Amino acid sequence: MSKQLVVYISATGTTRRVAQNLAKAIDADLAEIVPVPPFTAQDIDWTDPTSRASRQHADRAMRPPISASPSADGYDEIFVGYPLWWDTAPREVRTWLESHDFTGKTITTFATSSSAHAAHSASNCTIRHRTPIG
Ligand SMILES: Cc1cc2nc3c(=O)[nH]c(=O)nc-3n(C[C@H](O)[C@H](O)[C@H](O)COP(=O)(O)O)c2cc1C
Repeated sequence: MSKQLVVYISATGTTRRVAQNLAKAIDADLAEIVPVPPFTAQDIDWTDPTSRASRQHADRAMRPPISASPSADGYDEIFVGYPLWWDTAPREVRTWLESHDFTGKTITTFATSSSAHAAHSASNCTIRHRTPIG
């Protein structure tokens, strides 16, 4: 039987709830990508061009630190969930994706948002040893 992991990052709890429900529904393990330091309300103010979120969005090369980097070892299928920030994932997701070897694993992304569609949000994430998801 394939072993499944649900990994998520969440600033205000919405993606966390979805990830928890998904993990429960499919009987998967659950792990969180934890930003360092955790996001504050001020950090994620998208109307402020100097906020932490705005600054990381402006810098495509930035790979912000994470305090927990859930291991992908031993899993066949991994679900990766995140809030959409300007139609893409918080850069901490890239920090995590680029820190692990996903050879032979199936990666499925999911996202929560206010209104936007997640279809293209994973296309610019590079996953080691695997064709980027389109
Ligand atoms: C910095 C920032 C940027 C966002 N950009 C978008 C966006 O481009 N499109 C959208 O529909 N929602 C956007 N949202 C709303 C979040 O995607 C939405 O509230 C999400 O469900 C939050 O998930 P969380 O509670 O797990 O952090 C943005 C929120 C933040 C904080």
